[in-house]
Amino acid sequence: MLDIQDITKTYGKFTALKGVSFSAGEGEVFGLLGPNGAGKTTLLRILATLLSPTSGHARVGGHEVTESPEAVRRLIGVVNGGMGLPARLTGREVLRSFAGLYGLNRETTEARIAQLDAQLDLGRTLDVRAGEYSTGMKQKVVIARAVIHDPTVLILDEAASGLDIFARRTLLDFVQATRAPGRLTLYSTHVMSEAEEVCDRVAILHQGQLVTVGTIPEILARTGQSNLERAFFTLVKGEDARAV
Ligand SMILES: Nc1ncnc2c1ncn2[C@@H]1O[C@H](COP(=O)(O)OP(=O)(O)OP(=O)(O)O)[C@@H](O)[C@H]1O
Repeated sequence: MLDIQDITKTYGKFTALKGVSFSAGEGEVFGLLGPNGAGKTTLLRILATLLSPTSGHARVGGHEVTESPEAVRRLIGVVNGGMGLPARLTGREVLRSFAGLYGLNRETTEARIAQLDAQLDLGRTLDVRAGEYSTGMKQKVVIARAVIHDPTVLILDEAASGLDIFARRTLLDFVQATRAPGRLTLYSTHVMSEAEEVCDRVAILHQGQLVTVGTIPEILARTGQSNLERAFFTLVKGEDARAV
């Protein structure tokens, strides 16, 4: 479903990603973990066809991102930092207009909105104008908008950031519910405990390099640690020691 081979991305003289390779399969919630600046957003933007890699290959659903960006875009739903919603539209109007762009008919659209209302607890966000939303309300509608067409690959970049505990819980439960045959969810976060809760496998990035990839029990066993945060420090210390 996702195959990344030796991706490098430079911004001028700065290398944000250095030879990153890993694969993720259908039915997975796959975590992309790393501290600020690790390169998570850069990698997800490449997968979302918003940025070209400097070298290397990435295939989403069998389509090479640089060669068939439109085919990739049809498969994916993306939630990234941009929470821009038209202030004058209600959540329902936002979702209907996005459903229209994806060519969903009225019946499918209304059924999908009802389903997302139940899953994301959209509640009054549906009938309040976006200009009046709190951060949590905005993020819920941004997520609903990204999945209105029921994408095969869902890309969530730091989607829980800024959410209170109620909205965060709704989001994590929603991410769990996206796990399905034929689907892949990529969940990027710097909060290791979130990944422990929702991800089947994770790739850990640090300073643009892939530090490790595996299931959480595998990574804990490899490092002899009891949680991912401790495992991360153990792995990174190893990297730093090798670099000296
Ligand atoms: N357009 C750009 N020009 C120059 N450097 C950039 C650009 N975009 C990102 N970078 C740099 O690339 C590195 C990786 O950034 P990226 O946003 O991918 O990291 P991240 O893991 O998503 O971190 P964060 O959680 O802070 O967003 C950072 O050092 C960042 O400053």
